[in-house]
Amino acid sequence: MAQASMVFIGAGNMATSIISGLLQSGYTGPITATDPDQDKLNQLASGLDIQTTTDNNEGISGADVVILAVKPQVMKSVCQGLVEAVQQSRPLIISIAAGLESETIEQWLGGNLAVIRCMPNTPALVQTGASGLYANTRVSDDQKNLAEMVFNAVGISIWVEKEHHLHAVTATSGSGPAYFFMFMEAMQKSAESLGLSADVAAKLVGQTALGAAQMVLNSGDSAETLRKKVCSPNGTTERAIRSFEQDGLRAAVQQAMIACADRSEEMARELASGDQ
Ligand SMILES: NC(=O)C1=CN([C@@H]2O[C@H](COP(=O)(O)OP(=O)(O)OC[C@H]3O[C@@H](n4cnc5c(N)ncnc54)[C@H](O)[C@@H]3O)[C@@H](O)[C@H]2O)C=CC1
Ligand SMILES: O=C(O)[C@@H]1CCC=N1
Repeated sequence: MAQASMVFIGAGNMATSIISGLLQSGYTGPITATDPDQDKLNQLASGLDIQTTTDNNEGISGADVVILAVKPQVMKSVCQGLVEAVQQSRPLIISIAAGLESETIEQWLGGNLAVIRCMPNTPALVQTGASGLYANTRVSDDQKNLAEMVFNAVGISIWVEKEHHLHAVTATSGSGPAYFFMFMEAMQKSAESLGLSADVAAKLVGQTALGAAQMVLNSGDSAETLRKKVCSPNGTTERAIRSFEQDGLRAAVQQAMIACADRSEEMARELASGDQ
């Protein structure tokens, strides 16, 4: 199973990053990507040992795993075009679409299928992704291991027991890179207004974010402890942190993440009812 044949339906950003990660991690099983856009396929396949086709059904022929990597809004029509083929061969289905529930995907594909839902994130592009995974009851242990191998090739993956937890995963790691980018944008602008060049500001902010993330992951200390260690009594950081607290940073983060999870739930309802 470790070298199962895989097809990616949709050869966009996420499929490209996952395929690149898989190949870089030494995966040697057959990989096919499908997309109606021949330019995207050419771009993806240049220098990579994969097959491509603009015909989704041709792509999934003989595949053990079908990874659905199209936008949620086109997923229904994509699935409807695959029903006959997947009902014959019963591959493992993995969907990375935001919001879309496993039961909805299973129904669109004709039912009675092993379906894994994954919420990845864009740092998968640089092999530092974080993915949440949920499996329906038809997924075997071998298939779970295979899905883990795919997403561990581009970062880390964690299983959630209840599918609704993927809304929280979306609010945390799926959309999370955008929160950090926004914070970094704001820091860069402020650094510039304090007199640094755009180039120097971008380098200092990026390296600081990288260092802080590595300390959270590797130092054994919590984010809270690490924050406190930067704050010298009556020093500069303490003043900045107090300013953030007074301006309600924590509440703003909480509100944004609730809004994100709510939108994920709303998308699930809209997509299931076809009301997008
Ligand atoms: N971008 C992100 O940060 C994240 C995206 N996702 C999910 O990943 C999925 C893909 O997102 P991206 O890669 O960012 O989108 P993208 O737009 O880069 O890629 C989607 C690809 O699907 C292709 N496509 C359209 N119709 C098709 C069809 N009928 N058959 C085959 N391919 C078709 C498009 O040509 C495009 O290349 C989405 O469902 C999204 O919700 C999940 C987590 C994070
Ligand atoms: O914004 C979105 O809907 C997708 C899902 C998580 C990140 N991007």
